[in-house]
Amino acid sequence: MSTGTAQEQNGTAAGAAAGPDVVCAVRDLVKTYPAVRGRRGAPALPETRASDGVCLEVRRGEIFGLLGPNGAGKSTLVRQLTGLMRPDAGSVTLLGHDLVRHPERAARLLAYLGQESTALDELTVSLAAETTGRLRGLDVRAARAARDDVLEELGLTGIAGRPLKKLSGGQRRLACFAAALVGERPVLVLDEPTTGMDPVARRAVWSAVDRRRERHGATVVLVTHNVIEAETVLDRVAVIDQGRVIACDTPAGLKARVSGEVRLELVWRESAPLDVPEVAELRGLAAESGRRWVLRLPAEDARAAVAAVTGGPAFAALDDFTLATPSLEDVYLALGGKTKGLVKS
Ligand SMILES: Nc1ncnc2c1ncn2[C@@H]1O[C@H](COP(=O)(O)OP(=O)(O)OP(=O)(O)O)[C@@H](O)[C@H]1O
Repeated sequence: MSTGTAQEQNGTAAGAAAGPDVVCAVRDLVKTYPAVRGRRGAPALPETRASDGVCLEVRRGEIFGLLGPNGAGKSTLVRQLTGLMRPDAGSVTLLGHDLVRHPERAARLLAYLGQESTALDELTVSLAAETTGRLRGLDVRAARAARDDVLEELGLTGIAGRPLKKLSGGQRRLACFAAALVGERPVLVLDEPTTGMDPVARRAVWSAVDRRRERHGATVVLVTHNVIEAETVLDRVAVIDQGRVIACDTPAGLKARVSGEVRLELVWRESAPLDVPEVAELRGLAAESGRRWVLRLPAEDARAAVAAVTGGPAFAALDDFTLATPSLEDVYLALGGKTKGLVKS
């Protein structure tokens, strides 16, 4: 399947000036981690180009996603977007500021929720939120007022006095998210914010994000490898694979690229009955994972395949089957995504 031109893939015209509604413009970003040597000089980790010519434009007020499997280069990219890591080459412009030359300006412009919370772990939920507000220039009264509002909004008041290190993974994540919201910033950069959260906490996160978009026109950059979350909350999404942006569009626009296809999943009781000719024929089209086969087929072929496996001798070997319209995972695979590992829950 065609992946379009390089400019289309990046969702921007390379080299063009950023438009007035562009909050963050990334041009030709490159970052290579050097090889790491193990014992006796043997290479433990090869050299890795984690950002490989990334171009992006994030517009005012949108939730812009970076979607890709583990190791695709999402965190490396956001660390450069937030001034925490210097790129080897390329530019990052945030609200008109050159963050490669002036990384120290990032703290005034954005709130960053990274994957680790170690810096806050010793503090109580309350103090983590208040301290973040103070570090962002609020006086004591304003920081405490903002802290109380955010903890109430996210349902954390009841555990405000507990240290982060004594909370569950999901509670800790929510507390770190709360702290990131104190002392409003126009841009929120959230690296997998809902990891480990139950559905109630997830909803609280997305409601809080929506409120800030409505009230202040906040812009959100969200890292995720969860395709369901991506389809539900994102306005636009850059699909990242091996340090490159392989597509950038709305979730619906991306899914339209594979709209002629249907996803057929077959789960066999023990193993596939390869002595049935129709099953043997399907095998060449299937991505196999244990007893589970996944096939992306034109709708007509999918119907024929279902008829073949449910109507004949293969049926006795079949444990379950599902037919579904394509998800962003199918888009990722159709675009040539190499690594498995996107999550669907
Ligand atoms: N400090 C480092 N030194 C060497 N290689 C690194 C380092 N950090 C990341 N990498 C490598 O760079 C690549 C991109 O990693 P990165 O953490 O940016 O991916 P990711 O998409 O954020 O993954 P995840 O979803 O697991 O967080 C991976 O191959 C990773 O092993």
